[in-house]
Amino acid sequence: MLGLVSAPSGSDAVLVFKVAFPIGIGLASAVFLTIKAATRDTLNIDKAIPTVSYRLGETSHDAEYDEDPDLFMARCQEQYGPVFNMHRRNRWSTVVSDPLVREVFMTDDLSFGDAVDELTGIHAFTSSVIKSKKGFDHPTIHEIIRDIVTPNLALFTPRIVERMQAITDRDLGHSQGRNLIEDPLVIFQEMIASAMATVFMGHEIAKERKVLDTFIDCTGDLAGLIDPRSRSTWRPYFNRAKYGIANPLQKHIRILVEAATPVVQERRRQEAEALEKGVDYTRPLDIMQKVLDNFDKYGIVDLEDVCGHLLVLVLVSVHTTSDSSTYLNYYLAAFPECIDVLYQEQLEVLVQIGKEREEQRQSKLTSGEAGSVKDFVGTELDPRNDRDFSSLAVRRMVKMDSFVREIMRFRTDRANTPHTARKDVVLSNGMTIYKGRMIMINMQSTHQNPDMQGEDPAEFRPWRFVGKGKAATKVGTDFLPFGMGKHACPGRFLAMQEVKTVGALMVSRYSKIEMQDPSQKTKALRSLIGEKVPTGLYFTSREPRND
Ligand code: HEM
Repeated sequence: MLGLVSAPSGSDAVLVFKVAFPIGIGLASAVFLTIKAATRDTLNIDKAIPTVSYRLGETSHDAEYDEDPDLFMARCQEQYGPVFNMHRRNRWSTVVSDPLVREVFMTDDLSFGDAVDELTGIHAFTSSVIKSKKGFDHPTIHEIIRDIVTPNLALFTPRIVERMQAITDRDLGHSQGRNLIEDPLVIFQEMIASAMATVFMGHEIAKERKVLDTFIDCTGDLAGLIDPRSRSTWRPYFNRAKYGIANPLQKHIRILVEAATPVVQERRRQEAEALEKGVDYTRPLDIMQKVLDNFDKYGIVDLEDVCGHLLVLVLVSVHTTSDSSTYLNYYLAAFPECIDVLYQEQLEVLVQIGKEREEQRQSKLTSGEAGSVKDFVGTELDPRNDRDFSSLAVRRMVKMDSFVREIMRFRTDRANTPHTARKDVVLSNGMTIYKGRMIMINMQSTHQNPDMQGEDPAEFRPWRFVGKGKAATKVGTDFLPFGMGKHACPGRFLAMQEVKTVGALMVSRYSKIEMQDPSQKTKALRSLIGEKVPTGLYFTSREPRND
């Protein structure tokens, strides 16, 4: 035994080889990766694509871009045309502007998922939780959202609202005077994670603190992984090693499986019992149940795999939606006159819906379908729900919708939504994007384009889209925060429903929202997704309560 452990495996030369070989491989890999990183941006470029000149003494476009992204992008487009090469955040990319933007989204061989993976290593992160190693952009994830989440939004809304209200009251408060929240993102993250958890896994599992913590911790990890300010060339390699080898997300999967197992067993027991008795089994309404019911369709192998898919849904949904919900509050603080307008709209919508529901009740009473008002309790027409933020109510808040769409139009990074070429792609202007090249979309060319956006595109105009038939979920070349085409974000309906509900809740609870440090206003309004919130917020309640 001892001999086996300590047996010399050969001469010194062999020993040296055993130690040196892995180091050699490591060094060779490092050299290879360094060369790859250094050359990736300069090879594979169509010489017909112009390269933007640097300002005197500068070695990248970072400073010029950061000073005034609109000015920089406008200068580039004017000087070089709609396609040009730019060097930002330690990497070269080809920027594509209007009118060629549409082609990028409509070409299968230009991939958003591949580009995000190249920048961050995100596929190792998501595939570390899914047994079949699907990335966040795998068709199955898209289908689950399209086929299960979106069609059931109206049914999910009451529980989303309940979670949001509970966390608002607990964490933002409704006391006399101004309540300072130094890091509102933490609260909105909890609010969104909690709402998403109940939609994805059902109330029973979602109310477990460790489940919620898992959702929040993973979201925090994801935020670190895709941090828009990171300039490190090594970030994707580091993340691939971390999530592909060390696999830190496995502990979160175990928590979800542990929480889900007894619930799923109990559901199975109830289903079997109902079958035995010949009565209908009312299936719980959550994504976990629907995925379990369709496991063959989605190629899912066991409960661990179901939890993996749900965790990926959490990852793609919580970070983005919490960020938008948080920044909505900074816009309410920056444009305080909007709060009352949005509150008035909300009151009118709720009064109108209350009237319509009363008419429906009266009609049922007159026809004899209902005997008395008491018969409506617990039904669709329960009078206690007349003033709820139902999905119908939120849909009718058209000013809130315009406000949210305008925030997304105004705030977006001007060079954004990367796509990597999987093959050589020839654009309609004859320029070639060679395989492996990364494209950035010139959002300035569409989001700040007066032909597409109307008057004053550089200004924030909260009611810009009222009556224009342009809902916050309507994608197109004039509105790209969710991408467009076949891969347009399938979660945008849920995301916008939640962000508008947060908005409705805020204007109903608070008469005033103010920035702790007003000098940070411009920075707050132009912060990128995932960027640290630059200052806190004061919330002043409409009706202070002491509970
Ligand atoms: C404000 C919130 C959100 C923003 C700004 C956002 C933005 C985006 C963008 C820009 C894309 C790429 C689109 C393209 O390639 O053309 C995308 C894709 C995706 N999003 Fe979202 N998203 C948000 C919320 C959500 C939510 C709530 C979910 C899930 C419920 C979700 C799930 C996905 C998935 C699965 C994809 C990949 C789609 C595919 O490649 O087929 N997103 N999102």
